[in-house]
Amino acid sequence: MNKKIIVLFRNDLRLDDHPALWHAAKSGVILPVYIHNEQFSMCNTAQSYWTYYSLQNLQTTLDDYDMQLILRKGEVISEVLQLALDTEADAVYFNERFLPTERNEDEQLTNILQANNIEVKAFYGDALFNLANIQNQQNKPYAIFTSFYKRCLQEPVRKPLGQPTNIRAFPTKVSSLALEQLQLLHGNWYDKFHHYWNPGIDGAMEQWELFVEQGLFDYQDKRDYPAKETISKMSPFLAVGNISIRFLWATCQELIEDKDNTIFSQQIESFLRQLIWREFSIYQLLNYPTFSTDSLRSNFQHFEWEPHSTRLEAWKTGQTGYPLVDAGMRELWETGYMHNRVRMVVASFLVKHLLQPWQDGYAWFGHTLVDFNAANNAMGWQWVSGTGIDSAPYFRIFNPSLQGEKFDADGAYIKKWVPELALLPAKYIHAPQTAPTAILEQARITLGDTYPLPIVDHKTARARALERYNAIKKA
Ligand SMILES: Cc1cc2nc3c(=O)[nH]c(=O)nc-3n(C[C@H](O)[C@H](O)[C@H](O)COP(=O)(O)OP(=O)(O)OC[C@H]3O[C@@H](n4cnc5c(N)ncnc54)[C@H](O)[C@@H]3O)c2cc1C
Repeated sequence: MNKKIIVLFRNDLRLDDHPALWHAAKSGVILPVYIHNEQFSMCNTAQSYWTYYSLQNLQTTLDDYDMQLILRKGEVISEVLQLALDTEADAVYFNERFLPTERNEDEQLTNILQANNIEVKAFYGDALFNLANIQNQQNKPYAIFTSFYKRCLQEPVRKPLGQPTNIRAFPTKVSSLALEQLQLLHGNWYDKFHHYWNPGIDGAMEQWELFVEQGLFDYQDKRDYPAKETISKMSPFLAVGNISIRFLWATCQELIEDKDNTIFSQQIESFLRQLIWREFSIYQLLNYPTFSTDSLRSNFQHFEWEPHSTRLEAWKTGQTGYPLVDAGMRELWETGYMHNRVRMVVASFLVKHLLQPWQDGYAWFGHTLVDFNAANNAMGWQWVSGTGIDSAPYFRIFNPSLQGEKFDADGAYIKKWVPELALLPAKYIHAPQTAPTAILEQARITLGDTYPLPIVDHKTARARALERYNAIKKA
């Protein structure tokens, strides 16, 4: 069989365990294609930085097969159709995606290609489980994570496919844009990310191996402490598909079997549980198509938010006067990443202390996170805001100073990202306004000048948030 098959690369920028590529390699010659649609895809965001370097790295990997990744820009359906007609391709293969807009696009693409007698094959995308099959006993979607989790554990996970060995290119040359012409990057605010990351297939494997060596076996015990590097930092690699989620799952299962040690198994299982949180977010996106824009709990439609550009700006720039919040927001701006515990604290602060709509936080995270993922981001915001299913109740309001005392007791994380507080003793670092004047002077801090006073008082803000919440409970 020597079919001419176009393989679309989208949020699966890798060769390993790429079902569309794997099956195409068995059936014919391949044209790998990436199409950038300015209307839908991200430009000038932390993630477009990630995509740019991932595409560069993917091309380097394809060089081993003497194969060029064809880059195009424009409306996806017409671009793919034109390319298929121009190259006389027999088929187009791709892996499925989960966002409603993406699914809609894939459906239209399939119809138009089939109408032109071009074969289409869609393969299951980057989720561990076949989520359409996962329903409760009433044939309804699970609304509680723990029940969903238990049910998932009964499902098989397909073994990763590995990388095809026999990838062969189309016989004729096809024109491509240069990577720069996709205009993924403008300006240079993300240049500093290179100090922290190596986007792409190679970087993903390096980061994974580092985590397995240094973090996995302590994961459960230390994952909540932002100063400790025991989390995997796999999220940006997963977001654009530099690494396969099934590969991570399979490696952990092998380690559990190999180690034959319940302490290690518990740590690894705790990591696998987080991967199932990722499944739960995709699941919600599939079951509630407006999940990333609207609060799932309908009473929140009546919630009286107080959109306020100055408060929002103080939050974005890490100038709230709450050290843990400021540290998180500055880590985000500097690195494109923020630790999960701190994400929860900054999100709660925006929504509950500052009464800003969660969608504003979602949008800022969308702009600044290298790991932005609509499903995880929406679930994170809806969970913290209490607007989602199985979310933290709205009345549970994090005290940012106490969160700091608990999860960054010696202030190491805060000192790293808010250096103007570095000389303050740990006793005061989570609430500098409580430090005696002499201590502040010794630490060379002038509140309201070198570091802001709290922009809201915790007790007052908490009472105001609860009042608003009680109003919608009655609505
Ligand atoms: C407000 C808010 C917004 C968030 N936005 C995103 C986002 O845009 N993209 C994103 O990938 N994650 C998001 N998360 C979830 C979580 O913070 C990140 O997945 C995690 O911090 C990534 O770091 P890691 O890879 O080191 O995680 P690890 O702790 O090493 O976990 C491994 C993997 O499990 C998955 N995972 C872990 N925690 C969660 C979780 N709470 N929800 C869903 N999946 C999880 C991720 O795929 C992660 O890469 C958000 C959380 C909150 C509270």
